Amino acid sequence: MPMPSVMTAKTSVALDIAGLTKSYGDKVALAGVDLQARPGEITAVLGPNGAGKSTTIECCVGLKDFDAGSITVLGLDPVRHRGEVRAGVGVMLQDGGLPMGARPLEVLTHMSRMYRNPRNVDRLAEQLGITEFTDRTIRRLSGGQRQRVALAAALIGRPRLVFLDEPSAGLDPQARLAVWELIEQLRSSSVAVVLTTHMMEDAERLADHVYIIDKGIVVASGTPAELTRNDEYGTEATYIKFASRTPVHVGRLEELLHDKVDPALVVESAGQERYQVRGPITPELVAAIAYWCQSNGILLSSLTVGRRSLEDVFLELTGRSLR
Ligand SMILES: Nc1ncnc2c1ncn2[C@@H]1O[C@H](COP(=O)(O)OP(=O)(O)OP(=O)(O)O)[C@@H](O)[C@H]1O
Repeated sequence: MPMPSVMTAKTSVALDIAGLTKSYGDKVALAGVDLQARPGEITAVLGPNGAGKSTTIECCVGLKDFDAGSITVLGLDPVRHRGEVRAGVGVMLQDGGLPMGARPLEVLTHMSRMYRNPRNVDRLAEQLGITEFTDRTIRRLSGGQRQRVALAAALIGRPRLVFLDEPSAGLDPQARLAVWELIEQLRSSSVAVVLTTHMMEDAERLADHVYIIDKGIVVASGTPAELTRNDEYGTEATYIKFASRTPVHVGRLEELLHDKVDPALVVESAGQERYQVRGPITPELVAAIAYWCQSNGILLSSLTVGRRSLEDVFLELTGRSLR
């Protein structure tokens, strides 16, 4: 029987998950997840806490068994071809799994020896700012510093597919930028990057494909542009967000707006004096809201006009905020 080989660059799908289900006792964590990731693309998996993101990744890298469905990694079955798959896949999990008593460069050098064509340890350490704390053991590093070492460890073997579970969580802005630059470089060199994140703006700006998972199923997927497009209103501004010092009578404002635009929906963030008007936004509508507030003695503290963001879509779909 011919030896299986890790996919060639021409293979269009690096990761193919179909109908993945998994329960922990009575608790259904994954209820039929379908997800694909391609080389040269950043695939972001978004979802509220407990949605099933980490479980999905852990099943893909063989750390967890699953109940039903299929996973193909680099064209191979990750259970039957564990060795081949491991050589081509990099993983950074939330709890790191780094040896606490070792120093960062020792860990990376040790790991690099396991691969045929590893990255240069010093260069990678430099790129992620690890050289600033090489004298300390992993135990003595801050959360963000450990995070960077874990990312370097995931990338040291030049994987074709990387799984990064919240790679930018807990990082200061400078480190976050460095991490995203590195992730973009991976994309440029045809690596398939699968990452989870709670940073919606990062995902919207940098991901090629987004999956939103809630309660163990994919509730939406597409490019950020596809997900944030508002077919009903076109791509022009689709909302006005405003905040006021005193509460607004939503019903009365809606009555006023219905004369101007149809449909106009006024949404209130519970108890926060923050409102959102959805619909095709025109200069006349902005002026009408400001004028109505003035007439009712309501002082606006902010008013912005924009297109809906990935975070707005996320909220609409899951009814929850990521932060
Ligand atoms: N070992 C376990 N035993 C029992 N339940 C578990 C276990 N691991 C995860 N779960 C449950 O499975 C569900 C999915 O968890 P998972 O960690 O995959 O979510 P997540 O989307 O990664 O969340 P987060 O954003 O908080 O990291 C949650 O309800 C969680 O409580």
